[in-house]
Amino acid sequence: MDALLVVNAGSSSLKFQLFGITDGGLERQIKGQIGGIGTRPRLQAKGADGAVLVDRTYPADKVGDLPAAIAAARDWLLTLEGFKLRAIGHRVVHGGPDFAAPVLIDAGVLERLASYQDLAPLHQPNNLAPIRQAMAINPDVPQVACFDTAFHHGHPQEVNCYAMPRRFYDEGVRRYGFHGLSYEYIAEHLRAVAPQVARGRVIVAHLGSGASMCALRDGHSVETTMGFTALDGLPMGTRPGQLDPGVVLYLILQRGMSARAVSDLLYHEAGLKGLSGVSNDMRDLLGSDDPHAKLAVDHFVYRCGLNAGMLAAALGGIDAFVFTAGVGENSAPIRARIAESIAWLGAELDPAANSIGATLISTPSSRVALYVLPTDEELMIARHTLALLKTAVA
Ligand SMILES: Nc1ncnc2c1ncn2[C@@H]1O[C@H](COP(=O)(O)OP(=O)(O)O)[C@@H](O)[C@H]1O
Ligand SMILES: CC(=O)OP(=O)(O)O
Ligand SMILES: [Mg+2]
Repeated sequence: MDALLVVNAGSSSLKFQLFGITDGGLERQIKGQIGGIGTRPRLQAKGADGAVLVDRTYPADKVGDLPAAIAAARDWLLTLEGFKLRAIGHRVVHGGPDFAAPVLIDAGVLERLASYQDLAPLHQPNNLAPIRQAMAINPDVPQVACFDTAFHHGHPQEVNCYAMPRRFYDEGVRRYGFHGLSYEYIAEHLRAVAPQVARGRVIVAHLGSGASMCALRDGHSVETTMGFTALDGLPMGTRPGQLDPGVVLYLILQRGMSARAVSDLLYHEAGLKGLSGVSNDMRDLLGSDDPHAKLAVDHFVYRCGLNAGMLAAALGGIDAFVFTAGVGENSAPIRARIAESIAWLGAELDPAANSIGATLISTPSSRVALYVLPTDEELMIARHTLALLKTAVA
């Protein structure tokens, strides 16, 4: 069977899907991930019928980082038979100022994407490594890069500029925003689930190991919480979210830290992990009775509410709020607390629907509809990849 492989390297997970390419389009054959990288690594994959194909746990130090996960996933994928690989679609987190849409990868594109590596050190190297590997092993298989930033492209300058001398904007220092493949999928999916709502003002909360929110009007991004890099906005597993740049100056000028040490601190040691001193994984924090774990969860929820208010201001009010990604899809207690923090906007949670993770979790009288919608960045990437290949051939 002709097949399309999709690779999505996040900050705590490596996700992959294999699609059959048929006359009718895409047919999912395998959906898998290695989650809990560095904490509780687990490789899981299911076939089209939902049958478990592999479920393997590893010691935390065996799959301690993304490169180790990429190697483990590749070893397993190479055992599959019956697929003729026709293309590979990749999530690439940073597309910089130039890439506003998916692109067929060649050596020149790869070089430009590598130049954004310092703007997304937690992701970009892990997004590009499998591209290089596949180029070396299967040079004839076309590869497509799909960007987290592309969905937010086209924000007016007053929205995506910083109040800095304009020369910095011109060289690319802008608020790009991320998680765009997830928001694009949710915007499309919401059109199918609730077409009327999808035409309105919607906040989507992508709460995973990386976390951000996006304000959608009629399915288009008008504002988002991340900026130049994926450090800004909400607190995350190991990233602080919004931070006074004065803190960075303090660390460098008064504490004598090197730029590299500050970067490591902000990408790897801050966020829920740094604040709690317990874990970057929300499951561990919710299960812990350490007061610092509670502080980290309280801070996360508080900042989610605050940022929701900011996006509601950008939209002039909201009609719906969508929870997605690892925490948003799976944690009823966190959803309940965030819903509470936006009660002033007219959100009223249905606790029973929330506890079972129903699609609609607000009461019939709620002025703001609350949804839980599982995201599917890989499907979005597969659709873009196939569309691009068709136009390339035509
Ligand atoms: N049942 C759960 N309760 C709370 N958090 C959860 C649950 N299941 C998963 N998570 C959180 O989801 C995160 C992973 O989300 P995901 O969107 O896959 O992240 P990423 O793509 O950034 O690696 C984990 O770090 C974990 O904290
Ligand atoms: C951009 C980003 O933070 O991605 P992830 O949530 O997959 O780590
Ligand atoms: Mg992710």
